[in-house]
Amino acid sequence: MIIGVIADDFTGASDIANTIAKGVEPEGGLRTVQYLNVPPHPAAPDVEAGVIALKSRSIPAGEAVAQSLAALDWLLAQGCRQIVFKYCSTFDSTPEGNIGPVAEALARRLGVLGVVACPAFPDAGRSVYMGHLFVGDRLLNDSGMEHHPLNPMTDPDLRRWLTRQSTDPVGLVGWPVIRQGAGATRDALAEAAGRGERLVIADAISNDDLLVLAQACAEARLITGGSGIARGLPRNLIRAGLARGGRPAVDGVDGAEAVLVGSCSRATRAQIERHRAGHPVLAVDVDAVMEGRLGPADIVAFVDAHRGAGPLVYSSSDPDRVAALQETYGREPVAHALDALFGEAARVLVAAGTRRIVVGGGETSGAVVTALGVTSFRIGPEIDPGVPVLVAEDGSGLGVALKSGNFGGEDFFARALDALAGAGRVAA
Ligand SMILES: Nc1ncnc2c1ncn2[C@@H]1O[C@H](COP(=O)(O)OP(=O)(O)O)[C@@H](O)[C@H]1O
Ligand SMILES: O=C(O)[C@@H](O)C(=O)COP(=O)(O)O
Repeated sequence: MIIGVIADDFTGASDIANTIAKGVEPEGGLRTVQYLNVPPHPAAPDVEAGVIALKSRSIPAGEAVAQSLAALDWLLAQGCRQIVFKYCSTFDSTPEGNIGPVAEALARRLGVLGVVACPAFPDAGRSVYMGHLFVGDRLLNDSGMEHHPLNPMTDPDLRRWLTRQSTDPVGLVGWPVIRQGAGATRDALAEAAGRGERLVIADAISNDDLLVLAQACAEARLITGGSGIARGLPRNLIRAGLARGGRPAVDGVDGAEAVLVGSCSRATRAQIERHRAGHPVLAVDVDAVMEGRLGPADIVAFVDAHRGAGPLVYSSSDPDRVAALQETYGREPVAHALDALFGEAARVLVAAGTRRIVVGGGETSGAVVTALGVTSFRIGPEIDPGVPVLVAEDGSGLGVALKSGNFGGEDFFARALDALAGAGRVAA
């Protein structure tokens, strides 16, 4: 294994695994495997990139640091020369963490300063200019992310936000430097390191900027960011003769299907409405869940009754309703109850033969895949930017798509079910 990634949630992990497996033309990408948590065994010898999916985005900072350092130890033991810490392209975090604490802990363990922090993902509309994060043409705090159920993003100034989470000073390499190319960017990062800046926000407004950053970081032991930061990393390794390059293929999956959605993002709510127009859809009554009147068996019964028609079950609500539910029951208890509900429903469905599962939401995906007990996935074709088909490595014939709340076109859910069914016939 040459390159190792520590991802702070499961959708984020499949996003960056997709980026690394695809790479950029003409070189292509790396042989990539996504692991769910730190594997208890060594990686297969042919794996070039290993992505460890943690569920560390919204847990106490100390626990996130401990899990990330354990992941680092495993990746270093597999021979990784470069480590990427992957977080969300909308920089999902709170004033306490977890991006700053984890990134600083990894940097200290590796003994490095001047570490890039860049969540930009232009293909999904996320760009960073002068240290400020935009989603499309809106600043982050005006993009809908200010209503996120777990980590409302209320400040678009990444340097200021990351400083609140960090102990060392945070630097900035702005776009005027990035546009001068990899040499100038490398020099600016070295200067930042000289000033004692451990983490350095780096601008990127286009895929070309991300390639410049990747080139500037070719020798860096640690890089942090969204999946975009990994665009140019396979090319560095392939050009250096350290990896072979090319495109992966996956085996097909087929069988009964279910779509489970816990994301409350604007994009996901529009995707649910689109799905409702042509497919059976069940809205989970969250009060009933909290009062113990609705459980996994109800979800399973609905999915079973609509097998073959693309059934979707969702708990998602608009920001006012989410706020009211959190007020009544508490933020964590609601999230925990819903994550557990979807996890257990998925476990029962798969045990009874469901083979295609599409999940909406990062935390929700973590809960579902953990409940399924799958330990690793191969990366298949891209469904939409940042969302690939994943096929379980254990030969169980299980295919999943883990959609970040904010990702995907309006007809994502139906297309994802089709893509899973066709996975074996499409080269990634
Ligand atoms: N109606 C709701 N009210 C409050 N919280 C909810 C509701 N529906 C889902 N949630 C919780 O909100 C969180 C959404 O996060 P996540 O699944 O990561 O979605 P996203 O990808 O949009 O961030 C989950 O923990 C989920 O259980
Ligand atoms: O970087 C991104 O936007 C995604 O890869 C990601 O991390 C998504 O997280 P969720 O929105 O919580 O699914």
